[in-house]
Amino acid sequence: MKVYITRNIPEAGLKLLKDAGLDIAVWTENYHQPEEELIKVLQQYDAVLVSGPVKVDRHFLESCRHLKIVSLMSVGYDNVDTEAARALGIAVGNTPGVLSGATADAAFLLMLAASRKAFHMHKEIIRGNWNFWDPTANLGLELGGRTLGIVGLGKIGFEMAKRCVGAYDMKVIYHNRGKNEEAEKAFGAVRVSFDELLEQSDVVSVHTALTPETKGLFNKNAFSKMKPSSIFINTARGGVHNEADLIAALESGTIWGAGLDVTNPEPMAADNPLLNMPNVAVLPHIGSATVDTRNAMAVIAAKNVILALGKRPLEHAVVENIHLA
Ligand SMILES: NC(=O)C1=CN([C@@H]2O[C@H](COP(=O)(O)OP(=O)(O)OC[C@H]3O[C@@H](n4cnc5c(N)ncnc54)[C@H](OP(=O)(O)O)[C@@H]3O)[C@@H](O)[C@H]2O)C=CC1
Ligand SMILES: O=CC(=O)O
Repeated sequence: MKVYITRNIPEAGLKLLKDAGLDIAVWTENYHQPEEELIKVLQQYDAVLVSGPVKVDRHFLESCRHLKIVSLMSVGYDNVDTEAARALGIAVGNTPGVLSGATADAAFLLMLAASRKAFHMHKEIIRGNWNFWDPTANLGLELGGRTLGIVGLGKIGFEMAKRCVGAYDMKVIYHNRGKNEEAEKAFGAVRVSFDELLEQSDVVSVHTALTPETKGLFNKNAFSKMKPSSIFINTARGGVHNEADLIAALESGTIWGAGLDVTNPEPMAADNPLLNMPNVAVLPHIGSATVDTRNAMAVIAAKNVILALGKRPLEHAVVENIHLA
């Protein structure tokens, strides 16, 4: 059986695939393989391990009819047409849970960095602008006792709440479609409407998947309901916020600051105005990028491939394997 990997993955995952006797090939160029070329290559493969922003749409899936599984090395699967995969009998796996702590760390880091203008200060030192200690300059916001509003309180949102309650005794409110009883019990989190969350939060942190419902959720209207002293954090997907509206909200003082690990498009252009705003911190989609987490993700993604090709249920399935033994 042959497995294609769309970008190099940690050795822990590669070893599992090799030990299972699978014939593997890895795209190692430092640019993403063009889609049509990838589709052509995949004619020869039984499984693809997707580590990177590959658009797995209906055309892709219909063109790769030998595929038994698309194994994502990510928890998000907004890049996959899951309906088409289900209809075509192609399993889809992902890697939830193991990356929650690392991604919440990135959200927490961005919250702090935005609140103290840390990335901007760093750039100012490099520019030679550290002149004197000024009691009225470079002032940030404190987080102690403030209200954290989480949109999409699932696994990563839970870890973010844990950090904010533990470090700053923040009050947690959240907006989900259903109740998160575990978070209500652990943090006294209170479920509120989307508008209530916008109006009451000092920090709004987005942890929902990108879906047709959440696409562009943070637009001019949403930002206009937030406090002028509030900070917007997005480590979920860039498509959840409208970038032009976010820039306008920051420029007009509608909101105070922002921290982004995800943008739309990615990569963000180097001349994006957000990169020159003192109260904004941007990271290049590195939420899960720690050694331990990436090892764990590679292991799950490899296991999902092995399980699917062995006609067994996946460890984590977005679309279950229909070829079960
Ligand atoms: N920056 C990075 O590197 C990373 C980014 N991510 C992103 O984070 C996302 C979340 O991951 P994870 O926490 O593991 O996922 P979970 O499924 O555990 O949590 C997502 C939460 O979003 C809620 N939700 C879904 N739809 C809506 C909606 N329309 N309105 C409000 N809430 C909604 C769900 O609750 P309910 O169903 O009750 O609404 C759920 O609690 C991923 O989908 C991915 O896009 C993930 C990993 C790394
Ligand atoms: O963005 C990363 C993911 O795991 O989803």
